[in-house]
Amino acid sequence: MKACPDVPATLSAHGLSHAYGRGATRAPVLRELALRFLPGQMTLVMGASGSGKSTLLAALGGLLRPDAGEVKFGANSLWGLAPSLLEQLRKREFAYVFQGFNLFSALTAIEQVALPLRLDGEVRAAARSRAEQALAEVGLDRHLHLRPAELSGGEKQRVAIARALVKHPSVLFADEPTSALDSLNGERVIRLLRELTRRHGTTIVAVTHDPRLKPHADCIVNLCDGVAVAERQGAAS
Ligand SMILES: Nc1ncnc2c1ncn2[C@@H]1O[C@H](COP(=O)(O)OP(=O)(O)OP(=O)(O)O)[C@@H](O)[C@H]1O
Repeated sequence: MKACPDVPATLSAHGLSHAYGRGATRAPVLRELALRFLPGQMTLVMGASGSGKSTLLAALGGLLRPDAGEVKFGANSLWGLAPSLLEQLRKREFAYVFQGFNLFSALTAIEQVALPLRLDGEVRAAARSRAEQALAEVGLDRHLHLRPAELSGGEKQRVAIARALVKHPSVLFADEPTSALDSLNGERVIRLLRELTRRHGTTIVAVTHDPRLKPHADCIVNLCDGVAVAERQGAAS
């Protein structure tokens, strides 16, 4: 896919810097990064272990306040918002998928996906109906009433994806979404993420070591010594 520099970014970062530790032990992790993430595009953040990928994801997702620079969602600077507004924005616009699925062992697939809607105050019948639809979108319409112990790794990740996407977030942050999966399930999850985000215009930012994701990405950002090197155009500016 070609770069679309004129499309307004869903998410952007400017002069993003962060270091851990103090004094002599202070270690810079991110150095003045400038990145743009466009609607409907999947950007991979790659790099050696310890290169700062998770730190970048946390800063972009409003979970870690960087030492310097800003992260913008549209025109809003995340860290310029009052904490309650940032929390609201994160809940409404951002979703997260992790390597370990993070499902509740006692809940069935439909209950896992309906839960965030119920927590937002949606009535039970409407939440279950939307959850059922989201599970159908990830191909799990015959698994609605199964618990995590009865699902394969790939199916669990698909439940986690349905749960992340049920509220139609603008940005999906994924931390190693395929590394716990075998090649068939990994490939299936990647294709699904691609298809769903294109259909809904969601922006994906995925941290990964998994080279299987590369052919599916619009943009690849390699982190090296805290500096981002765009391997494929679109994200880095
Ligand atoms: N809370 C913290 N306090 C101090 N140092 C930290 C903290 N979190 C991360 N680091 C350090 O910052 C550097 C970057 O960590 P980060 O987890 O962002 O890297 P990563 O690229 O995601 O690594 P991996 O691929 O192994 O998950 C590492 O050297 C790590 O030890």
